[in-house]
Amino acid sequence: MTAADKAKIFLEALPYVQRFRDARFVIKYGGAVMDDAELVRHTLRDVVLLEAVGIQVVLIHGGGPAIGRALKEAGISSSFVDGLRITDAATMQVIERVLCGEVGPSIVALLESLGGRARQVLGQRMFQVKPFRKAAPEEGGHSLGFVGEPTSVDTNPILSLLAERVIPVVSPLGLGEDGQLYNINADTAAGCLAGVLRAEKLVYLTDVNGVLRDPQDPRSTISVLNPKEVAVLQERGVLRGGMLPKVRSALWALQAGVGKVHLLDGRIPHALLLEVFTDSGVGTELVP
Ligand SMILES: Nc1ncnc2c1ncn2[C@@H]1O[C@H](COP(=O)(O)OP(=O)(O)O)[C@@H](O)[C@H]1O
Ligand SMILES: CC(=O)N[C@@H](CCC(=O)OP(=O)(O)O)C(=O)O
Repeated sequence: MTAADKAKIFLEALPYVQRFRDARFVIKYGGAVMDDAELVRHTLRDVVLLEAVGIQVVLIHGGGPAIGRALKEAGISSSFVDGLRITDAATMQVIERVLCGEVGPSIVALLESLGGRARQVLGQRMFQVKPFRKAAPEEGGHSLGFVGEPTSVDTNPILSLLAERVIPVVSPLGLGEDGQLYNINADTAAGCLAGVLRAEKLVYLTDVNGVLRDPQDPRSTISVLNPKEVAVLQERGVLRGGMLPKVRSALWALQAGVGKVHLLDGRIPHALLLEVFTDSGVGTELVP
């Protein structure tokens, strides 16, 4: 590549850099794409770059697979309802240790080693929650234990970090009215946070290339999806497991005024940069 080619690439990014200077992006970093160390470095370097060109990046992490491994080591069995982990007291202890004590701090350390400035924000300092119920108890709906649904968000810890040009790295836990710690699905927390922060973009980085029309066929990505089409897919049972909280929280965020919501394949190196700085439509865009 010649020097002129390199300069051309920089210049092609100029309109996007101009458009997104000072814009707020919430990036949900899924546990499903955190196990490959090289890939994690690529992704976090992209995050550092986004911040360096003036985008206000808020990172919110998951960690489902790491939690699963820790629970297994502790001899605790675990199950999910519609993508949400049923959480008893012992499970909650492990989740707090893994998300707040391991995953969050390791992301912060890596961002800093890559030249970024980052700080962990414990979700329990921001998210007030109520216990999540699948349906009303009189309709036979059951409690998922200590799974929380945000009722209010204190964005001050995030806003003050953004003002200091520090990347907030949010661990998705919440506090109940009773002072109890709750497990919030990271997608749910991301959608809620993006909505409350009125983010310009909400990006979910996960281990599939967006929403698939046929979950068995990795080439069946749906490029653009609106709430009506989501309802049809849900009725057909096409959206399962971890995709359910993603799509639900994405729709909620759009309703709350988030500009654009994208579901990207975090296994593709630099998927984030491609989405932000080029016209190449990767993954799925959810539209109002
Ligand atoms: N229609 C669908 N399209 C894409 N993925 C789907 C679909 N239905 C279910 N999934 C599942 O959702 C998973 C992503 O969610 P999850 O495992 O919770 O990842 P993350 O850790 O990124 O939140 C995919 O790996 C896939 O197995
Ligand atoms: C209630 C609930 O499901 N909480 C999630 C929190 C972590 C998470 O969401 O991690 P991913 O984004 O990697 O799936 C859990 O316990 O696994």
